[in-house]
Amino acid sequence: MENPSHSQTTPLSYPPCFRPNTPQLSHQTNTTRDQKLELEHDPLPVIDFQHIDLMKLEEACMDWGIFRLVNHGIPLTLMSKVHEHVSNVFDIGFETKQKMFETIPASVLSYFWGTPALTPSGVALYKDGDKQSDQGTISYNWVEGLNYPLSQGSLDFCLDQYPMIRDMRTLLEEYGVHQERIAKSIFGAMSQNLSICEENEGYLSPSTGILRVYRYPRSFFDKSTKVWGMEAHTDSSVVTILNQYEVEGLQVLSPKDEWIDAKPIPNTLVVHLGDMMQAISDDKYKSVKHRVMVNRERERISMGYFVFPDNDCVIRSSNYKPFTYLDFRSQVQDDIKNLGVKVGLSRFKLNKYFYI
Ligand SMILES: O=C(O)CCC(=O)C(=O)O
Ligand SMILES: [Fe+2]
Repeated sequence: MENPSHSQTTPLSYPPCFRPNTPQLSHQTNTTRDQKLELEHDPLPVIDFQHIDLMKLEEACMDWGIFRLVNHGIPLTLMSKVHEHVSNVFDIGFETKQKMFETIPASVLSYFWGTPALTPSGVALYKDGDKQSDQGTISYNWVEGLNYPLSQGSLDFCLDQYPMIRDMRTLLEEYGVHQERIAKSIFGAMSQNLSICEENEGYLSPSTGILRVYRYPRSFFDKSTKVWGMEAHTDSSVVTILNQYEVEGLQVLSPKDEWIDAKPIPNTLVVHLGDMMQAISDDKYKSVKHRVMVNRERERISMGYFVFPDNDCVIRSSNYKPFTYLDFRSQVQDDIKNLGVKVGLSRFKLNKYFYI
């Protein structure tokens, strides 16, 4: 994972709105990096997956809503193979890529760009052209992505006519098994801290797991143009497990309400607590606000695993009216469509006014 081999990306694989008017820079790196040293200089809490320290975890969840995970046990070879395969898929010429994904059901795998907000079936909620850009501001997100729901019977759909996609799917499935293993253990540890009886609750449902793979094209704008890889948001999930590979861009809101860089550190993952976890914990834990900056020198690949409660699982807590994740999701979809933003948990708060 330290040095995944990048192919030289042709801008023609970018959606037209992302195409640079300058030649693409090479994004080859050959730096040797020291995980230990980088962790020592990093502000984010660190959790060792092999020996989860419950007190440390509790503090990280309450104060930050995010932590780094070391010793996660995912083979480095798998990490770099996934990187190589997804890069190759993103590198397919845009028109070909678009046509190809039109023939694959979104419930199996979907391709989107300009927004991470998707409908439940995996189609972009809006296209880049739907949003008008003001002068000096690009209103769509500088990102393209693949949405892959795990365990949705997607393996029944034959991808033999697209060997590249078929092989990527095999790797994503293998990667997904690791993500599920990690999510279950972390949630188990959090449940212990919160005294939740996890079996009875359905608060974490591995069958809802989704992998999202992103490519953030290199941005060709100068600093005077406001453009986000991904705008500030909280995740709707219970937990999100993020693999940033090697290009920086992620920023998180610290306990002091300051935006700080959450740099990629070799062989570590970043775990975000999402809105569902905040509600489950009755606001004891925090759904962390985060965003992605664009990069003017290098494109960036990242991959997130998102996992949610069972569809019919009712989240009960003293701060929120009882709701299911499906209630939450449809409210988020309505708000994005009608207001252009996700309002989020405050929609479900008891006896409180919601605010945007
Ligand atoms: O790409 C990243 O680093 C973050 C992605 C993210 O925040 C998301 O998918 O919700
Ligand atoms: Fe996110």
